[in-house]
Amino acid sequence: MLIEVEHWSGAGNRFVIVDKRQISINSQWNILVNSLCKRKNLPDAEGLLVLLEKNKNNSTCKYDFYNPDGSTGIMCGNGARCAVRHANLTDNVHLNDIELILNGCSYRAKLFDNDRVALELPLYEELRFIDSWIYVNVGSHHIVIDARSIIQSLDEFHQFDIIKFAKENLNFYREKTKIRNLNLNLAYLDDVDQSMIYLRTYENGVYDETQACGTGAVSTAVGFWRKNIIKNTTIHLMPKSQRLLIVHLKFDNNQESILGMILEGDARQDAPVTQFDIKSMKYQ
Ligand SMILES: N[C@@H](CCC[C@H](N)C(=O)O)C(=O)O
Repeated sequence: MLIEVEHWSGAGNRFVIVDKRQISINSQWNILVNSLCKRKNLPDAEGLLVLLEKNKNNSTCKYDFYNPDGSTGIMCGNGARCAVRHANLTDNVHLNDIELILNGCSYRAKLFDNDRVALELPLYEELRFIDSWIYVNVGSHHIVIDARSIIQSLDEFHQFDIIKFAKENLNFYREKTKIRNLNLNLAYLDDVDQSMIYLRTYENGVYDETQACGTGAVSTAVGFWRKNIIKNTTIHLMPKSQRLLIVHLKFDNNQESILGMILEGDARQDAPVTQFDIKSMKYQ
C-alpha cells in the first residue's frame, strides 16, 4: 500500500510528515519510522510527524512525533513548529492562535512572515546545575555544556568532533542525571554579540548531530539565563544549519520568575511529496 510522504524542515531540522487520515489500516509508525527517515535523493530525516486530526473551526491540530529509532512521547520543538505550519497550509488552520496537541500535550502557536512559527512552551519541568554543566527537562531531556570550558575559539567550536565527544561522554551524563534519553548541546556564547549563542546538538533517538534542535535551543537559552551567562531575555541561537532560532523568555509581572518560553524560527516544505510503500517499507 502506497502512502504520501511530505518532506519538511524547521530551522534545518529535517522531518517527514504523514497524514494518518489517508490510511485505512492501523500502521505501526514506531516500526516504519526508520525506513521513512531513510529518504531517496534527500538526506536522512531526523524525525516523523503523523497528522492524526485537524479542526479548522477551532484551529486545533493533533500530531504524534517519532524519533528515527522508533521512540515517541518526546517533545520536539522544531517538529512542533513544522506541524503547525503544515496544519495551516493543508487545511487553512487559523494563523494567529493555533492549538497543537503533540504526543498528547497541548501547545499554542502563531504563524507570521510567511514561513515563521512561534511556539509557546510551558516552564521547564526541571533544571539542575551539575558541576559546570546544566540539565534541563522541557519534555525532552537536555545537557547544556558551555563550550568555553573545553574550546578556545568559534573556529574550534565549528570544527569540534561532537559525535566523538557524545560517544565518549554520554554514559557519564546518564550516570550523573540517572536519565538515559539525553540530548547533548554544546553552546558557545559569541565574544562580541552577547545575545548570540552558537549551538550544536547530538540528539537522542537520532544518535547523530542534527542540523538544529528546538528544545535544545530552549534549554540552552533558559539554562544560560538562569546561570547568568546571558542577560538578554530574547536570545538568538545559531544552529549548525545556520537558520536562526530565537527564544523569548516570558516573565511574571515582577520580571523575576520565568513563566514559559517561546521558540521562534522558520518551518518549510523542502521537496515535493513522494510515495512510500508500507508493505515493502521502501520509497518508490
Ligand atoms: N529535534 C528536536 C528534539 C527531538 C527529540 C529528541 N530527539 C529526543 O529524543 O529527546 C527538537 O527540535 O526539539
